[in-house]
Amino acid sequence: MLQFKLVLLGDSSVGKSSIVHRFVKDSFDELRESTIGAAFLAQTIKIKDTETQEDIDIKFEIWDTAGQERYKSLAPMYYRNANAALVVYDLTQKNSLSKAMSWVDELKSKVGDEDLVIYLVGNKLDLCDNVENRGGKEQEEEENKRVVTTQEADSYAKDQGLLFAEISAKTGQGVKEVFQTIGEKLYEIKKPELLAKKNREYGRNSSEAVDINIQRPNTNDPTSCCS
Ligand SMILES: Nc1nc2c(ncn2[C@@H]2O[C@H](COP(=O)(O)OP(=O)(O)OP(=O)(O)O)[C@@H](O)[C@H]2O)c(=O)[nH]1
Repeated sequence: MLQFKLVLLGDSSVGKSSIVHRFVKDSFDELRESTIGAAFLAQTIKIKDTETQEDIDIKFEIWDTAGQERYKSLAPMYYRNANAALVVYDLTQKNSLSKAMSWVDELKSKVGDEDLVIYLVGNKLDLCDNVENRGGKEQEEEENKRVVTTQEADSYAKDQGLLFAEISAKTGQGVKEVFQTIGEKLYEIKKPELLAKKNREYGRNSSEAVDINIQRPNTNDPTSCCS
């Protein structure tokens, strides 16, 4: 089992806790209370090694931080040593994207982007113009609350080298896929290190085996095969 530390960052009310609860408990609460400090949850998923088709268990240790400004100074405690960060904004709140961008800047300057997988996530897709969750066109025009375009966030993410997705914690659309992609990405990054470790262990074990063979020949021992 591989373990990875994951942190969620983003403005208050963008839906960080709702995303985590959808992922871990497959539930949604319209009246979720704002997080105080931070919350911790864990969840294990399976991914496949694309070469060997072997199932790999990945355990995520998830730190859901509080988005309210008064808790901002606590964030470094949670993103330090993180393997991945979900930087969340609300597709219906323009300011939340600027806030997400400033989290990305902070992560890049404090953690370094080669050590961290950063996923930019636009939440509340159910309130937007995605046809999958819509009935007729009239309803779509009436209820579309989107203020951040896909193109705007996507080109920012590409520019910054971030993964990017639009999801809904309410309907669950895209949520599992985000965590699955993070798991696959982290495994891909970790795999050379795991292989090197395996090889080192194999080398150690095989040299022990060689040592034993070298000591074994004993000309006085009639059971010795190799004298
Ligand atoms: N329509 C809709 N509402 C959502 C979605 N995700 C979250 N919400 C609602 O948005 C509000 C805030 O959600 P939270 O998950 O508490 O947001 P948060 O980012 O954890 O907020 P803080 O704890 O203050 O940082 C709640 O009323 C949720 O029910 C979504 O995908 N669609």
